[in-house]
Amino acid sequence: MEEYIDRVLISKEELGKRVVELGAEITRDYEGKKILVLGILKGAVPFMADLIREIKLPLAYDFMALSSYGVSTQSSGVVRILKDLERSVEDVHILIAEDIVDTGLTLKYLKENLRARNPLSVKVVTLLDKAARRKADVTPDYNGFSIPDEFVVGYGLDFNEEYRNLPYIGVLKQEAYEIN
Ligand SMILES: O=P(O)(O)OC[C@H]1O[C@H](OP(=O)(O)OP(=O)(O)O)[C@H](O)[C@@H]1O
Ligand code: HPA
Repeated sequence: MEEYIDRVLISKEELGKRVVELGAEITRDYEGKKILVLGILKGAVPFMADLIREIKLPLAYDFMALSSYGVSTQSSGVVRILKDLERSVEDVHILIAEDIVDTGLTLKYLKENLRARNPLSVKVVTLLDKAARRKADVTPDYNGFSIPDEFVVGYGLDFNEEYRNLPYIGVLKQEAYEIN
């Protein structure tokens, strides 16, 4: 698997350090508030699993599954809900946990959809922000790393469902696209 990694963009150690910082910041900001951490399947899972253990407050978590990319590296712009929340969110502060904000189309759709359910607030924590590719006007409230316009994999991020289990964020070699 790692023979197709061109280079490590963010190491395991850097990821760990930044997740601790994000958790501390969120802990300060949400003191006394009822939080629902909403993980967006599947990419956010490793990040969210690490992040929730650095948020030193009582919280609940749930998941939604959305689809905009399919098997392609290009967003189709059409977002579908594949798995929805299981309960009302009117009494909670929603903190959406994403692995990456790229075009922003997924997040724009999701924020509008959630706001219509009248939660106390909706904010976003993303591990990665690829702002150069933004098409929708959305800005994450908490961002782990701003990254350049390159397709990245690892720590939850995939190419054709592979590489999610790499412990770091890496850039794929061109050959990886050619064999798939
Ligand atoms: O800002 P955007 O251009 O909309 O892209 C970001 C979305 O794309 C990825 O999900 P994907 O649809 O690839 O699903 P996955 O998490 O299951 O890999 C990522 O997890 C975000 O949800
Ligand atoms: O760079 C990326 N890598 C993996 N999945 C993604 N979804 C949006 N951008 C990316």
